[in-house]
Amino acid sequence: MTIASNGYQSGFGNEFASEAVAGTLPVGRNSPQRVAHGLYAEQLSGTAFTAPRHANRRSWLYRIRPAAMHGTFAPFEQPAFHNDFGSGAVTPDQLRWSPLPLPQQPVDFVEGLYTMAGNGSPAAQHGIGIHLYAASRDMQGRWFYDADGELLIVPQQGGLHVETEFGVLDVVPHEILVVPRGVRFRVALPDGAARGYVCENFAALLKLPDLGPIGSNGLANPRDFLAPQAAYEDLEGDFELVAKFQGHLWRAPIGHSPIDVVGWHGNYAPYKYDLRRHNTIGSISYDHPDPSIFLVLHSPGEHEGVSNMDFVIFPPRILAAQDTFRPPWFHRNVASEFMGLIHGAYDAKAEGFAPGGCSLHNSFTGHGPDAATFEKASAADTSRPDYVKDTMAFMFEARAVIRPTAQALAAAHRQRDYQACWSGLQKHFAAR
Ligand SMILES: O=C(O)Cc1cc(O)ccc1O
Ligand SMILES: [Fe+2]
Repeated sequence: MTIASNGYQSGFGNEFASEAVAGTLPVGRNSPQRVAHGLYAEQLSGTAFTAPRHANRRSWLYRIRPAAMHGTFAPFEQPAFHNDFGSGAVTPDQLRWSPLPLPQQPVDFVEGLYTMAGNGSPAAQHGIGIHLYAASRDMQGRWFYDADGELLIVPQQGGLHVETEFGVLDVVPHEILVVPRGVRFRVALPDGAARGYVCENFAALLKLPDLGPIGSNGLANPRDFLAPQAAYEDLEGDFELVAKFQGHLWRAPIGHSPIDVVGWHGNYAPYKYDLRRHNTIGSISYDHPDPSIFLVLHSPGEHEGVSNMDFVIFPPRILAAQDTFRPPWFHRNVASEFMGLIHGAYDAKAEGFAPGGCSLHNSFTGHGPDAATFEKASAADTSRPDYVKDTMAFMFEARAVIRPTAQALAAAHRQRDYQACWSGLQKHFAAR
C-alpha cells in the first residue's frame, strides 16, 4: 500500500501549515484540550527550545496515535551501516571507488545502506557520516528514523517514493531530499531499484548560505525548496519501527503505521530540491573560482565561514574565462572532500569517475585534473566558451578529516590503481 502525494508547499524553512482533513489544525493555539477529529497533538523539536528565533525549528503534529506508542527496542543487525570511523591511522592517499553494485537479493533502503566514511560522532553532535545506498525492494511494514543526524539523500539511479510523517515526497535523480532528525519515514522504489548517496549530518541543521556580494538572489533560491502537504494512512498490523540511535540500529514492534499525521504546522519538516534549479555562478573574466561558489546547503560550524559540512554541486554550466585553465586546478586544501557523480562526466576527470562512484581527497592531499584532462585543457581555445553539458557531480566537503571505514578500504569496488590517473603528467619544464 502506498500513500499518494498531496503536493508540496514552497520555501526554505518556512512556517508551513497543512491539513489532509479540513479543520484539523487548531486555531490560535497548539495544544487545545481536545484536538479536532479525535487526534493527538505532539510537538517535534529540531533545535533547543531556547535557540534564537531565527534558528529555532519545531513543528506541531496532529496524529491518530502519539509517537510514544510502540514496543521495546532490540538491536537490529545491519553491520554495513554505522558510525565507526575509527580513531587510529588514516591514510592520506587519494581514494576512489566504482559504483556500489545493485543488490541481487531483495534489499530495502535501510538494509541497503553502506557506510563509506565520516568524522565526529552523534554523541559529540559534530561531524558527518557518509553512506551509499543500493536497494531493490520497498520497505514493507517497516519505518525508519535517524535520531543521530539529519539525512541529506542524493539519488543517483532510480526514484524514491518517501512517505514521511509530514507527507509524501517523490524524488528522482538530480533532486535531493532532506529528512530531519527523528522524522519517521518509509522508502518505496517506483523504478524497482535505486542507488545513491547519503550525508548524515550530526551537527547544526543544513541551511542556505548567506550570499554576500552575490546579492539577494542566486545559487539555490529559497522558493525552490518543497515541503510536503500532509498525507496519512490509518493502518493497523504487525509492523516494525527501526531507529538509528547513537550509531546503532534498533527495532521495535509497532501495531500501526506511524504515518498517521492528519495535519501539521511548523518549520521543522522534510524537504526536497531540484539541483537543476541551481542558479550557477562563475567567472566571466579569468580564473576558475573556488568551489564555494557552487554551494547549495551547509551545516555551519562554530567559526564563521568554516562549515561542519558544505554540500556543493558541479552542474552543467558555461565556462567563459579567458586565458585560463578552465577545469578545477591542482590543489591541496585544509578541508576534506568526498565527491560523487549523479550523471554524466566530471570536468576534472576524463576517465574512471563513473556515475554512482565516489572519491575521497583528504586534508592537504594533492589532487586535481587527471593527465588526459590536463593535456586537453592546456591546449584548448579559450577565446570561445565551453558548454559543460551532461554532468552533475557533487561534494560533501568537511572541515575535519573524513575517515574511510574499514569496509570501504577493503571493498571490491575500490579502485586500487586510482593514483595512476596522474602518473602520465609530463614534465614540461624548460628554463630557456
Ligand atoms: O575536483 C575537486 O577536487 C573539487 C574541486 C572543484 C573545483 O572546481 C575547485 C576545487 C575543488 O576541490
Ligand atoms: Fe578538490
